[in-house]
Amino acid sequence: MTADGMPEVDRAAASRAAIAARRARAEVKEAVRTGRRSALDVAETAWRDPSGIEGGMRVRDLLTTLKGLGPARTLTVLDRLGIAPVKRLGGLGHRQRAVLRDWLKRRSAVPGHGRLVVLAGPTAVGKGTVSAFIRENFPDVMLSVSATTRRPRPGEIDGLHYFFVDDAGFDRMIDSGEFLEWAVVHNLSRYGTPRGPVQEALASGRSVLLEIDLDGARQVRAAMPEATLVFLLPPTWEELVRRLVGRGTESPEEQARRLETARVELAAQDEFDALVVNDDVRRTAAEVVDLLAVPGAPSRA
Ligand SMILES: Nc1ncnc2c1ncn2[C@@H]1O[C@H](COP(=O)(O)OP(=O)(O)OP(=O)(O)O)[C@@H](O)[C@H]1O
Ligand SMILES: Nc1nc2c(ncn2[C@@H]2O[C@H](COP(=O)(O)O)[C@@H](O)[C@H]2O)c(=O)[nH]1
Repeated sequence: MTADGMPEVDRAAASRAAIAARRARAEVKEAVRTGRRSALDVAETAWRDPSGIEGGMRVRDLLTTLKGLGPARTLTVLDRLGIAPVKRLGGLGHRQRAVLRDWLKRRSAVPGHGRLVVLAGPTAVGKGTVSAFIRENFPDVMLSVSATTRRPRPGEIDGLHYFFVDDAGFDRMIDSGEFLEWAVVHNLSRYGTPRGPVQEALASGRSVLLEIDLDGARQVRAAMPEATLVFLLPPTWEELVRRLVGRGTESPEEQARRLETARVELAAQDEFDALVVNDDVRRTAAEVVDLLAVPGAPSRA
């Protein structure tokens, strides 16, 4: 027994574990300092597993590894963000995570690199309508074209609206790692974002818009934490139903299935960086384009 009543063996094990955790946290900081990992990636890892190594890091220690942020400036930034200096990443609340994520994203925006914005939201909220408006009015934005196993609707063009592929073709794309993300949507068809065009556009300075479902948005967050996730909301639930029924492209059974998914998606809106109510297509598109920081587009900030 030691003086504090702890068995000698337990105390030695606890001390070894503490030393190992300190060392692992120092390695994480070194990875951020040398650019092998981004601070945002460390924070997102901590929030996925708050009891892991990253979750145990103090926010202050993470920020001081960033270029140009000494201990004094770090305290000023934390004060501005409303985060106490003693806080650990894993112990941050939802609001604090959101402000820190936003701050890290803005800081890490690479000059000359485009921004990636993910547009998600329940069925018939108007994602396609808003995306089409952006395609027509903001040609600097690259709209990713997804692959899908769904059949084309009348008027849909292969390569413009979707790449329409059969199940075997979709399987091949999965196997060859072509997708940034993919998901089964509405329990029915598979949809996926081809990775190559997105990465090429971003590297060449173009901003990219993905219009995908909740599952896909979560995958993009994990793979590219610098992406901004936007959730489109209907003005009311009744208006959402009106838009779905009024569109008239689904059978009553399919409409019911989509509305079921819509309830699940609406419940996940807090996971997103920005919520935009689609009451007016032009205004909504302007708000999304604002987040894409397209050169030449009027900023409302
Ligand atoms: N701001 C708006 N005001 C009124 N109607 C709208 C608005 N935005 C879209 N709509 C209408 O709502 C219907 C659904 O829009 P859209 O097909 O773009 O939804 P979506 O979110 O892409 O749906 P899905 O996820 O099912 O593909 C369309 O008939 C469209 O014209
Ligand atoms: N995870 C992904 N979801 C996608 C992708 N492309 C589209 N979608 C979503 O599918 C539904 C249904 O679309 P519809 O054209 O059949 O009406 C819609 O909510 C889209 O957001 C994708 O590449 N990945």
